[in-house]
Amino acid sequence: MKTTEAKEAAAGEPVEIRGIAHGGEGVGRAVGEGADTRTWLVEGALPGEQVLAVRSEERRRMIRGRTLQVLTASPDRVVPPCPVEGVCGGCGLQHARAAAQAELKRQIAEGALRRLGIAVPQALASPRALGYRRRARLHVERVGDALRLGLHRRQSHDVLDLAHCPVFDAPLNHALARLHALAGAGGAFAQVLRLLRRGELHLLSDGAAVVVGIPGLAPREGDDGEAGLRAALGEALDSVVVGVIARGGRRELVVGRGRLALADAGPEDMAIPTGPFEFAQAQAAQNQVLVERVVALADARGGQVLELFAGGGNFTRALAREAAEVVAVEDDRGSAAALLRLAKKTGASRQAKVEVRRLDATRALVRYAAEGRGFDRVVLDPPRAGLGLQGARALAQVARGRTVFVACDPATLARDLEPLLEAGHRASAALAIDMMPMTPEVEVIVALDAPRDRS
Ligand SMILES: C[S@@+](CC[C@H](N)C(=O)[O-])C[C@H]1O[C@@H](n2cnc3c(N)ncnc32)[C@H](O)[C@@H]1O
Repeated sequence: MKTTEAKEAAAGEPVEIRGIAHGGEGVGRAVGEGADTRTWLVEGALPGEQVLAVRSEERRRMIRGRTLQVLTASPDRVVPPCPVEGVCGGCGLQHARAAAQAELKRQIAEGALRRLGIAVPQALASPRALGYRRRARLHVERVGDALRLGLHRRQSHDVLDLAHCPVFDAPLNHALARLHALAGAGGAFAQVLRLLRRGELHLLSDGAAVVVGIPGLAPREGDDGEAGLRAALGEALDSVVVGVIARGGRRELVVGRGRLALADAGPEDMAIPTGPFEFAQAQAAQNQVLVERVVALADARGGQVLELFAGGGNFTRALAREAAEVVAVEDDRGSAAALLRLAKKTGASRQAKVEVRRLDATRALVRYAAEGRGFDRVVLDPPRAGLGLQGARALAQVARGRTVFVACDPATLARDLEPLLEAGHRASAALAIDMMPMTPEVEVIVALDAPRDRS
């Protein structure tokens, strides 16, 4: 044992893990005579285990730490499948058996909602544990003369140079390897990446092809600069990488295709044109499950639906088959344009009328509440930050029947549900969906019913 490892082991404390935290850390208490009584959050530890943990941060009521040694292992513990586990900041739950991960996520969701009296009895496991991911953000960093391209290192903004990632789908891995090779080759594409110093590449795959978005690269109009940029970005194109978009402010330069048609949760003729800067659920197969569950819980037959944070219409196109009218609110320009195209198609095929509002969701809710307007059904799927207090209070007035709340952050979901529960809405169903295996990320769906006097 090296001296530092020996010193750490000597400083290690035995901790018994009883639960799992939001970020995937094991939650427990130190054991033994005179043990610290504060709650521990231990990275790399699973419920049911006893581990030797070392402290990394101390607060008044809580100690953060990481696992030095597993003293008693959970039957769910496995050797992580990724060679850079623990170095890469990407996936924090790989030490748990793939089949056990959905249950751990159910516990994470229930842990956040317990104080509201909401149980989460079910978790839907992902059909694939690896090779599922269809969108990613790669990071670029210039270090002296070299360029690093890959993912962030664990608890750092430094870039871990990577040419393959086990959770990416095959086209995304092809694109990663290609972009990585170009960054290392020092040609025109690498020169463009150098301009970013520290930047991001947004990648989206449709299972066969990939489009790449580069934010923060302002193309100059009609001069040699634009022609040069076009030629440099064109270096990345091949039979899989079919498009690259540079975006600077409101200006975009599209080389090849700018959008892919995502048909995973709907028929081909209703595929959603999606670009690398727009939102898409991380996994196509599990997205179908998510859409089916949301639509079944919304039970919108013949009714009027308010859909907030609608994206490009992932739920909208399925809701439009059932409802009489869907008002879809979304503030992103590209996604709202996809919604407008969908609205035309649903209109032409005599499905529900889809009305698109390019608007901030809270502003829409506050306006509807002020007008005294109500909806039979509300479906909402905010980003991690959630809806927020003002929006949630307005939602409690606007929602007159069933509300289906989809969230990727159980903590902000719990905060947003409070005003609804205080106003008399009652949770009638809750479930967790594992959309991103190997990570502690969890999608949670909660259905709520308005008090009778509101409907
Ligand atoms: C988690 S995504 C869900 C999209 C869609 N439901 C889906 O399944 O693909 C959240 C969406 O909300 C949009 N959004 C973020 N903040 C918003 C806001 N304040 N008002 C309206 N839309 C917003 C984003 O552009 C994104 O499309």
